[in-house]
Amino acid sequence: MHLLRVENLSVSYLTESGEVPIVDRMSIKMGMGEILGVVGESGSGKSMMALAIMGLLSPKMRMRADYINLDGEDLMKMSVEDRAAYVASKAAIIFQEPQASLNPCFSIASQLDETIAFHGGGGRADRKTKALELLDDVGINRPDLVLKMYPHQLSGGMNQRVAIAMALACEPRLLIADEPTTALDVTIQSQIIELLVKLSRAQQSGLMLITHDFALLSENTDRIGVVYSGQLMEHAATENILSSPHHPYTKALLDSIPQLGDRHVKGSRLFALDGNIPAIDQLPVGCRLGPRCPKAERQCVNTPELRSIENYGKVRCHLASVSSVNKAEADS
Ligand SMILES: Nc1ncnc2c1ncn2[C@@H]1O[C@H](COP(=O)(O)OP(=O)(O)OP(=O)(O)O)[C@@H](O)[C@H]1O
Repeated sequence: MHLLRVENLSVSYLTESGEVPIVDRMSIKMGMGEILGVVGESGSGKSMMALAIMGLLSPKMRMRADYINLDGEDLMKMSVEDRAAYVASKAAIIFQEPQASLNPCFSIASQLDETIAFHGGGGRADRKTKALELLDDVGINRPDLVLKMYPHQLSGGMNQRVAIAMALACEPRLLIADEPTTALDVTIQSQIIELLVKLSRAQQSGLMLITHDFALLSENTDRIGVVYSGQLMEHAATENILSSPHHPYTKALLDSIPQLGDRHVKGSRLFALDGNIPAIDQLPVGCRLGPRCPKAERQCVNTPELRSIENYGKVRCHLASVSSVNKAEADS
């Protein structure tokens, strides 16, 4: 059974002259306890996709989806109130800036206590024990001291650990971590990722790790979704993506990373795609990567659909192993 199945999720924002699409018919699946990496350049729609799943889009945004099935229930069939309560009981999100989850006016103790109480954490003494346990779980050495502190008294890394503890207080089946380490010191980044992966594996909860840093995903994820300009370009098991990426965009991302061993010949230049991600209101005709794609051919002026490739995954590219391609719907 899947923990999360999202089919054709689109997000747009409303302007006086109409709707501007930001996320285009994205479909993803996560198994129970699976770690899914979502990678793509800044502005590709990763955060909007996550916020839409969580029901946290601003009122200026509109979302549509055939379904968003979270732990067996379709969120699209629920009222706004029922959906909010259900999502709060099943999923949690942490953001790039831990301050987004923490209130500077309240101590860590009172914020953790409120979250634990909201999720039925028992009497005051039990809640305090739970808060201490949670801080211990996220690797905080003196939880008793940290409980008495305020966010401004803690480092960025410590605040992110506290934000993770707050998310865990909800006992989520699904944790979405949206660029959880971008704002942190390089030395702390890997500690936080290791912590998230360790907790996810230990609790058999799903983890969606959103990042623009492919290197972070290579060792920590089961599957990877590659997003470009609001569309899912490729979605496959991590080992498949690392060993034989099918989409030119994925290949370009991998070829730009020195750490990914054999792919990079020592002394040679790292690859970088020319140009930038297109403005969402100036999309090219056909494949959205087209003008930047080193492999583009005449047929790429036609819009590619996401298609399944046998023993691999899904790819949105006319040029990907055409002989073994089936329509994506057949793989549902
Ligand atoms: N409040 C908003 N109003 C209008 N457009 C927005 C808003 N927030 C984001 N966008 C646009 O939506 C698109 C997707 O943004 P999103 O934040 O989801 O990208 P991202 O891939 O998560 O990028 P990053 O890695 O920088 O967080 C971008 O074109 C962005 O300019």
